[in-house]
Amino acid sequence: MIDVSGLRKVYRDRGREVTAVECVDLHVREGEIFGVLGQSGAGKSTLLRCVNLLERPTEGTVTVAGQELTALGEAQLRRARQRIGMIHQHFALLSSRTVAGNVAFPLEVMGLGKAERARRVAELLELVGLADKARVHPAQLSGGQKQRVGIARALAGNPSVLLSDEATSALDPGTTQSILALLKRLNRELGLTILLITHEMNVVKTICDSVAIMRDGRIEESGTIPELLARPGSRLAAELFPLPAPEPGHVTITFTGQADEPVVSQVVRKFDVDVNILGGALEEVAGVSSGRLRLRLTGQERAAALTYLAERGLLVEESR
Ligand SMILES: Nc1ncnc2c1ncn2[C@@H]1O[C@H](COP(=O)(O)OP(=O)(O)OP(=O)(O)O)[C@@H](O)[C@H]1O
Repeated sequence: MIDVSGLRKVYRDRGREVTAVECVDLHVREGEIFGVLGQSGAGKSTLLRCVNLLERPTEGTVTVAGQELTALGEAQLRRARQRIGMIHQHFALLSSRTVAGNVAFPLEVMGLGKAERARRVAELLELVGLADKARVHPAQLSGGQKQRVGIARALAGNPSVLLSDEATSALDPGTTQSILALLKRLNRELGLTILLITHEMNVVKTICDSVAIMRDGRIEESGTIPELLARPGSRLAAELFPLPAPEPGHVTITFTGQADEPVVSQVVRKFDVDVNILGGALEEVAGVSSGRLRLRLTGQERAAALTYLAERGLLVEESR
């Protein structure tokens, strides 16, 4: 649904060059929620703004819903952007307009008549749970309600893709969860593909199907969450389940979905080994119980026990 290939963006700032994004390839499948995770300055906003060409890439191509945006002129691009919604960290609402007026704004730009606009605005406000706030101004709303208006406005043009620029970063934890639940519902009910950027692991583990980790303008690793958790040395796994630095001989096992199996007691019963649990973490990630355990495993049948764990589908990593 979104294909970014060989993306590079260099800003020229008072004679100085800043490379914000380099060598980025991204493939977001139709109907998935894809998160780009990274610290401040990693290049996430630049990447997102290159996807709808609010920033023109220095190099590379961007294709959304089969249309290569980087090949379009300004007029065609304006039309293509109507099919790509965007929501922002600080909501970007017009303070002089009511909630209904904010949602109607893109519909006016598209040239919809008054009656059709009113019908569509009512439908959109219903969708985001704000039907009773149509006539109030943004200043009278909570942060979560403001973001709901932003979401309704972003959906006005019936987009197939929604871009989210740190949409929950200005919200408290409870409101964050309710906005994430709304995004997940829209993803499921409307088949909306969502590309979001965030610095919060909580956002990734609550709603993302896939993730790319970005650092210094580059993507360090990307894939579906189960794929990344099953990959040796995964940074996502280490950040989701932080464990103390391992010592030589320590074993780290990562599981995705096998949390119900009593693997440690099985290993002790089946093999001549002793197991010390040195640390561990368990979380619901993308709807699946996942986690990591750090173990010290000693005894005659250590190697066979490790093979057994790997055969049960666990990722087994030994520190040297
Ligand atoms: N318009 C601009 N002109 C010059 N440099 C810029 C511009 N926009 C971003 N940069 C630089 O590009 C790099 C990446 O910035 P970007 O905002 O994309 O990162 P980010 O991961 O979104 O961080 P944040 O969450 O803090 O916005 C930074 O070094 C930043 O200073």
